[in-house]
Amino acid sequence: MNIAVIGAGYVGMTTSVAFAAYGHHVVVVEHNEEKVKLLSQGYLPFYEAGMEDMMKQQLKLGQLSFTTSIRKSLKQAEYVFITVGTPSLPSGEADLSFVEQVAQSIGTFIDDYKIIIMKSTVPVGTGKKVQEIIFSQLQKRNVDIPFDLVSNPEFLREGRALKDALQPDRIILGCENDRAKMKMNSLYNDFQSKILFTALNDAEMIKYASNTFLATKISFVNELARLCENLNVDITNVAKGMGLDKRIGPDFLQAGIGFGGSCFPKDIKALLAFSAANHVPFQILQAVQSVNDSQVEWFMTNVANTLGDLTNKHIAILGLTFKPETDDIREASSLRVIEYLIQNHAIVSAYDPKGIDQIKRIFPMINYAQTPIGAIEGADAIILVTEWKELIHLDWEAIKLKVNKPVIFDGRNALDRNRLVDLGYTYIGVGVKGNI
Ligand SMILES: NC(=O)c1ccc[n+]([C@@H]2O[C@H](COP(=O)([O-])OP(=O)(O)OC[C@H]3O[C@@H](n4cnc5c(N)ncnc54)[C@H](O)[C@@H]3O)[C@@H](O)[C@H]2O)c1
Ligand SMILES: O=c1ccn([C@@H]2O[C@H](COP(=O)(O)OP(=O)(O)O[C@H]3O[C@H](CO)[C@@H](O)[C@H](O)[C@H]3O)[C@@H](O)[C@H]2O)c(=O)[nH]1
Repeated sequence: MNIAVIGAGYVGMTTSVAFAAYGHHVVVVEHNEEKVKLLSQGYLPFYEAGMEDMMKQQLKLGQLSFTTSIRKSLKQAEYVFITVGTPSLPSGEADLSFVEQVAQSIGTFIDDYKIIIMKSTVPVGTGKKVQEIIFSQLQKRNVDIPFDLVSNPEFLREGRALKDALQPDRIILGCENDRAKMKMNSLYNDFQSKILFTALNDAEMIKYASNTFLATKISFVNELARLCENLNVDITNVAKGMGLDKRIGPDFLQAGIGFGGSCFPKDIKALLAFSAANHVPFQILQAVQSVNDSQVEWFMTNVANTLGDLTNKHIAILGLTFKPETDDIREASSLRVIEYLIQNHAIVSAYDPKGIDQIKRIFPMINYAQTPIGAIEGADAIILVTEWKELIHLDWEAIKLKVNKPVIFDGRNALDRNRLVDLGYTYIGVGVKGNI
């Protein structure tokens, strides 16, 4: 099949590489010329495990190409994916201006049947809006060109994007007619995943419902962790016990320093905004948001209560990205941790395998190290913010000789606390403090 993918971000690139790997011809449209230049030379402008190699391979095979011209891409392609960003407006609503701009261009340039597939996360009703924009452009041109619009939300997780795209748990397809269903069935023919056909609006809601439900699990367990800490109960055992119930499941019950990333916080805001606009105040979701908004502060209050006045204390931060295996720092908890430490006049040093350059642009005033040891040397305390494997498996025995004081705050409950305690560290996790 001939496919056009509009927007070469995380989702656009993952979608493109995955479909190319399944043997389709994919042209990626990106309006940022610099990005197109880089991509055409085989360089991915962000880090995602395995993606750059696979992209290079598909470029070489001629399955993948890049352009800045939507018009050109629409000449060949029958399937057109929209994967542009939908960031938050100050009101919390999703900013649909990129999506609307793309819809305008599609209506302006198509000259034969297209199936337009919305992969960006968009509020309920956006698919219909996009249809109207395309119709009105076609009317202006005085042409009658058939097209179908499908909602096909993306569920990939950064850090394992390729695997999620090549073998998704499920493929949701919001289709309005049998022609679209048939076309989408043949596009996904080689995928081994469960396909669910729904109405357009249903598919759009499934995306928000899924993300906000996962975020709800996290905020639930994080608030429970606060209570566990007061009662001398270990949240990690509680989560393990809960997760053994198949109806609950073990995933997304990892208590920590809060969720971040480009999706959960933004999608919560958007769902809150469109539920309020529909006069259905989404009370649970408001609580999910407010627990997460206060999680770093709650954690840092523990740090301050343990260490006392932070002025001139040397605090080493390990991990800056919003999760491991990505260089993405959007809404990362590290941002708030650094802010808190700066406000409290601590001396901050930080290390991350992939996120330093991005954080440095926001906080040029703290110290960055090229190695974990470089950040830790002489520290009065260490805070683990992101559970990169290389950080979990550091030689903690050797590190103890390098720090000023062996104190660890484990923001992800990821370290081997029994061993750290045996080594003589003061260990404070999230909802596990009472156990040491
Ligand atoms: N990042 C994720 O893990 C993820 C996962 C699932 C869904 N989503 C959703 O997918 C959408 C895209 O997310 P992302 O993280 O890939 O965004 P992104 O910001 O990384 O990428 C969007 C790209 O689109 C380009 N673009 C914008 N307007 C354009 C236009 N008119 N023509 C050509 N290119 C244009 C931008 O320059 C940018 O490169 C969002 O709605 C997001 O919520 C993201
Ligand atoms: O038990 C958990 C699980 C995750 N997190 C945090 O939650 C955030 C999000 O993690 P994750 O969901 O793994 O990463 P994303 O790449 O943001 O993926 C989410 O957002 C994407 C964008 O919409 C969706 O496609 C994915 O299905 C959805 O999992 C990160 O800060 C994690 O540290 C926790 O604190 N505890």
